[in-house]
Amino acid sequence: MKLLKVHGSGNDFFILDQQQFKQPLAESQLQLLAEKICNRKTGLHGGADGVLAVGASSKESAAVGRMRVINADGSEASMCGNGLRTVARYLSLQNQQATFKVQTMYADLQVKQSTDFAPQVKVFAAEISPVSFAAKDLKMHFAGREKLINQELPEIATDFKFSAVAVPNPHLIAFVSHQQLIGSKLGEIASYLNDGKNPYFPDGVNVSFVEILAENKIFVRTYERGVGYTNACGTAMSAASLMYVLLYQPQNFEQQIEVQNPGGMVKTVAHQRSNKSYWISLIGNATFVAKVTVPLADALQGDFKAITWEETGEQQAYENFVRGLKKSEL
Ligand SMILES: N[C@H](CCC[C@H](N)C(=O)O)C(=O)O
Repeated sequence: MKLLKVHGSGNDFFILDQQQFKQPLAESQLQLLAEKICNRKTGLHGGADGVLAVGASSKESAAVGRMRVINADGSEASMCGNGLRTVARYLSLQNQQATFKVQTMYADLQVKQSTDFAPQVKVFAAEISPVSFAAKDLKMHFAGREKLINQELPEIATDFKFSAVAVPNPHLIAFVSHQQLIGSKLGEIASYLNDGKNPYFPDGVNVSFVEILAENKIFVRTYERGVGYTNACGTAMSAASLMYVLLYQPQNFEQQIEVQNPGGMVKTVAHQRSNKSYWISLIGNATFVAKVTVPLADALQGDFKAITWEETGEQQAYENFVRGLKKSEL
């Protein structure tokens, strides 16, 4: 079985092109495969944050291909912003196209090749959409609250104000001080809301703390549903950028925002359509780290003795790029 190890801003994945098989993997196999190869201790070459399953788009879709997102714990998500940029690059090479649509769970999303951030640091832009603040779209249950826009949540924490937004996967965003950003509260709140037992987010939620560094410059730290802390979360950085504009800089729609994260940096632009709906452009690296082969049967048992791992050389280029950034640190 062929895999491609990729990352967007250090949020890393295995791309699994299902078209290599006569039949796509059974759902149970796809889930087990993600759990086995992504495990950071026992997985494939250090594991990953998830699997991006690429396949043919459905016949009624005009998209060039389809992306499904399987978290490291085997749960499926409706969207992955960092992953979509790497799938966009993969499909652009496969189809010799620089701009096209990719089918995701709830929408066909526009992607396009953008200007490299540095030599061998390939960059793609991805449409992050649809956006909703509705509790039903977030699968969020706080008594009597249909929306959460910069509100206290005494049920889960004091000293913070939260906004809940689906892009379309669910995000809980709080703007915080640097001390709060680097503290333990994020992990405490997020692990509770992702315990599978709490009454507020029964399906879990991605939780992010955001520090405002300057105008149009923010730092986003995320504890992801189905994964835990990641270097970056593309949909979280997009959701945080939209909340930053709505809450602090309502004139800054259509302006580029620099979003720093523990894994590097991406750029975002918040947009509002004429019908008043919002969407976000997420612009960042789409790094191919290595071409990988592993027998499927071995991988399903967590046996990675017979793998091949062929580095592309891009990871070194990405690390040089990050070293050159004037970046805040946790
Ligand atoms: N953990 C997320 C899916 C991956 C999103 C993230 N890696 C991104 O880049 O957007 C969720 O369960 O909604």
